[in-house]
Formats: sequence, C-alpha cells, structure tokens
Amino acid sequence: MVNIEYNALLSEVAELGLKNDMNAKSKQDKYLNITKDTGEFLAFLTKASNVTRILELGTSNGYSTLWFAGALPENGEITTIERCVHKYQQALANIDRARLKCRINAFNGEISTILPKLQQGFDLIFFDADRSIYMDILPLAEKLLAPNGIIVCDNATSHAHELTAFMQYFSDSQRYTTALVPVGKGEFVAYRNTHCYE
Ligand SMILES: C[S@@+](CC[C@H](N)C(=O)[O-])C[C@H]1O[C@@H](n2cnc3c(N)ncnc32)[C@H](O)[C@@H]1O
Repeated sequence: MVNIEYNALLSEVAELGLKNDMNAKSKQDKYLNITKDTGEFLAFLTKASNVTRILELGTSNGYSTLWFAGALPENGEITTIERCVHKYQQALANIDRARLKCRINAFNGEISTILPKLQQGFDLIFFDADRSIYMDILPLAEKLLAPNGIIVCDNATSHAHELTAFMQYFSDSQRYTTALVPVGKGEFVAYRNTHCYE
C-alpha cells in the first residue's frame, strides 16, 4: 500500500477509535488507541533502531500495530496479543485492509498464557495492556527481549503512579538506559545495554 493510502487508513482507524470510545458503555469496550504523535514516535524508533521483530502487548483494534507494521522492513514481523475477541477481530480486519508485506502474528488470548509460548529475540516490546500485570510478566518479557532490545511502555505520564515500580525497575538497573519521552500519554523507553538474558 502506498504511503498516502496508508496514512488515510491510519487516520480512518484513529477516527473510528475515537468515535467508538465516545459511545462505549464501559472501559472494556473502549479501543484506547495510542495518539498519532505516539504512532509517529514508534515508527521512528522502529526504523532508526533497525528493529525487525516486535512484540506488542495490547492490540485493541490494531491501530498501534499498523504504525509498527508500516515501519517494519519486508522481512520484519510483529506479534501482538489481545484478549477481547471483538477487538481482535476488528484488528484482523484493519490489518487485512493494510495489505502489509511484513508478517503479523495476531493472538487472541491472555498475555500471561501466550508469552511462554513465544520464541526469544524480540528487538522491541511494547507494553500497552493491563498495567497491573506488568511486574508479574516482566521476567517473561525480559527473557523474550533480544540483546540490545528496547522496551517501550505507553501511559508513562498519564498513569505514572501505576507504573512506578515498573519504571523504577529499569531505571535502577545498570543493564538498561532509560528515558521518559513526553509524547502522547508519555512513553517510557528502556534500552538493554548488554548481551545478557537473565
Ligand atoms: C490500551 S488498549 C491497547 C491499544 C492499542 N495498543 C492501540 O494503541 O491501538 C489495551 C488493550 O489490551 C488488552 N489487554 C489488557 N490486558 C490484557 C491481557 N492481560 N491479555 C490480553 N490482552 C489484554 C485490552 O483488552 C485492550 O484492548
């Protein structure tokens, strides 16, 4: 898909997301998409860091998946996990429309159940799901992260109080270089310095 059509698709998915969230009866029904400038930041990070394997926790309707996938090279792949069937199906439909060349492995299920089944070596792991499980799944996520891999966590300023322990874990570790990027709802990034799986 050429750039101009791809941008139009991204705008359409974002707009439908906003409309959906305005009419949603509960938080579970909301798509809660990343902001457009967050998408631009994620695409920039993917390209500038030569990322080829991405793991996304929290697909929703696939808006952030499309930002990542559009920035991946043809041999790239993104694995994304969503537990809500309706959102997962919506994501599949959006991904289908994008006619992407890279591989997209979309899973419908619980993050904690699916993570142990994945192959190690993700260059980037994006956290955008239920924040209360992040500390529990951290050991599994670290196992899956490639040497010199990057962790990105959304809502780092909008819900900073819920992410204190998570961000502190990386900031206190010699093995990571971290930054809080003031884009969208706040993107916390942690770069793994060394070649170690612990
Ligand atoms: C903030 S939304 C993700 C938005 C998406 N990244 C985007 O920007 O388009 C969080 C999603 O994670 C899903 N989710 C939350 N906790 C989960 C879990 N433990 N396992 C699987 N999916 C989960 C929710 O159903 C919700 O759709």
